[in-house]
Amino acid sequence: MNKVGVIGAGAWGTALACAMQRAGNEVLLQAYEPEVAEAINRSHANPIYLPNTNLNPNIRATSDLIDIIGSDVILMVAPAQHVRATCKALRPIWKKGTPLLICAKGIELDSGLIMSEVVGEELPDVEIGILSGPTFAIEVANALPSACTLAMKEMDRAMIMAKVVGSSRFRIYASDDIVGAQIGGAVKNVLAIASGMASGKGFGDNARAALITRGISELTRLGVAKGAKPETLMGLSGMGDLTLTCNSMQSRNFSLGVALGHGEKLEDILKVRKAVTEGVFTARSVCKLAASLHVDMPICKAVNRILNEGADINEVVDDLLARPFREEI
Ligand SMILES: NC(=O)C1=CN([C@@H]2O[C@H](COP(=O)(O)OP(=O)(O)OC[C@H]3O[C@@H](n4cnc5c(N)ncnc54)[C@H](O)[C@@H]3O)[C@@H](O)[C@H]2O)C=CC1
Ligand SMILES: O=C(CO)COP(=O)(O)O
Repeated sequence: MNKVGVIGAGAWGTALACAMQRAGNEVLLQAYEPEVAEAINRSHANPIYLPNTNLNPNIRATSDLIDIIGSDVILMVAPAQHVRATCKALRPIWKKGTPLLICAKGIELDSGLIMSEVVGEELPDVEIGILSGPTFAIEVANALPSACTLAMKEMDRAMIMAKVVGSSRFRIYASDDIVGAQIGGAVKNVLAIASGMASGKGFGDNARAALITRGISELTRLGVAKGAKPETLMGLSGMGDLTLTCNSMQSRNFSLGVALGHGEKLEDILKVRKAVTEGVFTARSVCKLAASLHVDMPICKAVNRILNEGADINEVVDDLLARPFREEI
């Protein structure tokens, strides 16, 4: 039995704790809010972030990061914009040789760095893995069948780690492309907002299919420029997650887009949400990253104009549709 530490007891950290426990591991879940840790230990539930789900009593929680140290493997499931601060707090207590699997999906604001780069700056020499795929938390928590990519620099290490975290209901496909495994998960959140807006505006199924397909093109251009393998972007962490998120009201990013398409204001939507909507942040940072790599990402740019530059949805859509025709590939 391995000891698995999970940092971040939001919906996804809690669901991953369930999956790790089912895979036969001893699990300790670290919650940022002490009351979340208390609820998990007292009532075996996380009513704030994953309501209506009973947790196995063997899943224990803490709010103290130091308790996680000593785990055989640690999963980083804080939201992307909090990963740097969390790593800074871990640095003085980190136990050398512990692999860290990054499960957050996003690109850092300001720096435009992907999560492995952020972690690499704050915890130099740490062995990094990326766990990413089409996985809504509630379905994983309820043991519905899911699959995702686990990428590490060395394929044999990814295979070893897959045996630690995987199970029949949480199937792992190993990869050695840590860049590729991050780009899909980060960019699909922005594209899901676009897809939600199209739905909210009543643009129909054709428009959504076009957005998803041109979205994968955008995401692939960025990934390849950043050093990813194109086939990773066609896999679970890329096309798989994009398809899931762009088609479901379970997605916080898609549903935010729908609300915007209905004419709601961004600040009003965010005011009543406790859950993180990563695409709101990544819309800005992905444009910065794309500009630095000279990659054209018209859909992400359009989302960023609406979210962060106060542009009107109708005008942005007209601009997108009026672009000159081009070759498909
Ligand atoms: N929910 C899902 O279905 C999935 C989420 N993810 C990714 O997992 C990451 C975490 O998302 P969720 O667990 O869904 O979050 P959530 O929206 O359920 O909860 C918010 C999380 O943010 C934490 N938080 C708030 N302020 C913080 C701070 N200052 N420092 C550190 N943590 C703070 C809270 O403790 C909580 O864990 C995101 O990057 C998300 O894209 C990935 C796959 C599936
Ligand atoms: O990443 C996810 C599913 O794979 C969750 O998507 P949302 O954050 O949009 O809910």
